[in-house]
Amino acid sequence: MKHRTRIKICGLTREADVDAAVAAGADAIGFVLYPKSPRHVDPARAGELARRLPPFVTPVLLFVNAAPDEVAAGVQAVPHALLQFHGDETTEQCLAAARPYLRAARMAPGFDLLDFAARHPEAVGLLLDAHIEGYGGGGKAFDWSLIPANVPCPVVLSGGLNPASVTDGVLRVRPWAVDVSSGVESAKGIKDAALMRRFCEAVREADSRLLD
Ligand SMILES: O=C(O)c1ccccc1NCC(=O)[C@H](O)[C@H](O)COP(=O)(O)O
Repeated sequence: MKHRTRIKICGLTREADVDAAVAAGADAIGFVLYPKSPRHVDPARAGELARRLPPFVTPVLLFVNAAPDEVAAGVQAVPHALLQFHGDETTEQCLAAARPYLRAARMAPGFDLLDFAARHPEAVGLLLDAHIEGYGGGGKAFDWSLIPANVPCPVVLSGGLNPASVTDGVLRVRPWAVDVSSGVESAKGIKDAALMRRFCEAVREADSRLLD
């Protein structure tokens, strides 16, 4: 059975970038509701941008150690969103919004991903990112050999991917999905349409090679 690797593009702030990401073939669009991020949008702005998405392209709301009322405000603005918890949230905190969610894991030598997965059994997927100061969106890759073979839920490969590296990432890790922010930007929060198109083409190139 052929696998179509899903593509999430994260950290969008502008209408034109949302439209270009959809045109490029993104399956999911991430909005960063973390006030310290240079890509931050507030819930109302995330709602405006998410309303541009056609059916079957999923809005994702990203939080870092947000208070319950902040998560609730995001969910109210984008009710059909998938949530992404990218900080130090416990399972109980992730479950409080009663919405499906991705849990980000900060990959580094010595990090026990299987133990982390066992502590987050309700996550619909684990997003594997590099461990960086500031939690995410740093454009830094991690050592993919740290990923165990038997992760018990869908893996979203993230961290420093770009059009030149993502084919290799898909072929080596075989994730359910890939996630990119910095690698398709001209500046933080400003996406480049040509880079998004090349990124999606590079994922499809990997998928076609997996058929061989
Ligand atoms: O984008 C941010 O500024 C950000 C801040 C804090 C936590 C997460 C953040 N972004 C997450 C992402 O955009 C991605 O899920 C992931 O970190 C990959 O980013 P990149 O390495 O830039 O491709």
